[in-house]
Amino acid sequence: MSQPWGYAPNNGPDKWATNFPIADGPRQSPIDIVPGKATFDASLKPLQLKYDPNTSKGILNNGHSFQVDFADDDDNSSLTGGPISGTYRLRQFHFHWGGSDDRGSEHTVGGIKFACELHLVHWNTKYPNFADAAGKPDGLAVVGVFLKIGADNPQLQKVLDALDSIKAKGMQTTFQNFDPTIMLPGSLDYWTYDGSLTTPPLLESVTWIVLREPISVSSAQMAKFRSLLFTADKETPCCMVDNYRPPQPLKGRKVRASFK
Ligand SMILES: COc1ccc([C@H]2OC(=S)NC2=O)c(OC)c1
Ligand SMILES: [Zn+2]
Repeated sequence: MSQPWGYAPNNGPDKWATNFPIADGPRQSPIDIVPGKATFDASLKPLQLKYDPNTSKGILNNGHSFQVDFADDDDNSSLTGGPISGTYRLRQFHFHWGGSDDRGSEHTVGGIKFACELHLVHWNTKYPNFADAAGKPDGLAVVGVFLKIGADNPQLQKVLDALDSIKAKGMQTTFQNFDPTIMLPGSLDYWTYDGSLTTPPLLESVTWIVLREPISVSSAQMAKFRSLLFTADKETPCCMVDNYRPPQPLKGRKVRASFK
């Protein structure tokens, strides 16, 4: 059986192309966003994010990150507007972070790394379900939000408090009545480009929507993220840190900005 992928020297991002050759494809993510090279596009619409807290279901340690899953059998939690056409339903959100506060985001801005990056994953309702959409060039839309070290962020606390219940890979618990809107910054200005999932299978199906304004997170709160384990119970514990892919070649892609 092929070695499972991860973030260690023997199975990390530099090794993924062996089992997933698309890793060297034309629209891989993340990227370094260079603000001065992004083009303002007046045709880009404002993002419309409508999230119903009743759709949040549970929180899971999946061995690569942790994710909060949402009921996606109707449009109650969905994304419209922005660079997309139609309606994309919220499937889940998760984070990527570093082993110290100086790294952890997947996207970078002018080479600057943030401590953490939130991904809100949505799928195009022109397709029957997430799995089908994930294989289509316009199948997914991911909203990326940077977390910058600063003041403690009370809006993250419900998520962080749940992490004690999902310390090891495969652990999950209910996570209800949560509205991801509370984690968003005041401005929904964004950059957008065509890209991919940032973990295997690295499918090139993502319209990326990366918010310019970061939200805050304290060093103490980041320590809570780092208390999770990549490993399952009874395995030799390995702290869940540095679960981010570094920026990939732009390969001629254009990055557009919704703001001047
Ligand atoms: C809902 O299913 C997902 C969600 C996200 C990913 C990865 O792609 C991005 S973006 N972040 C990741 O961790 C994924 O990869 C298979 C599957
Ligand atoms: Zn992600």
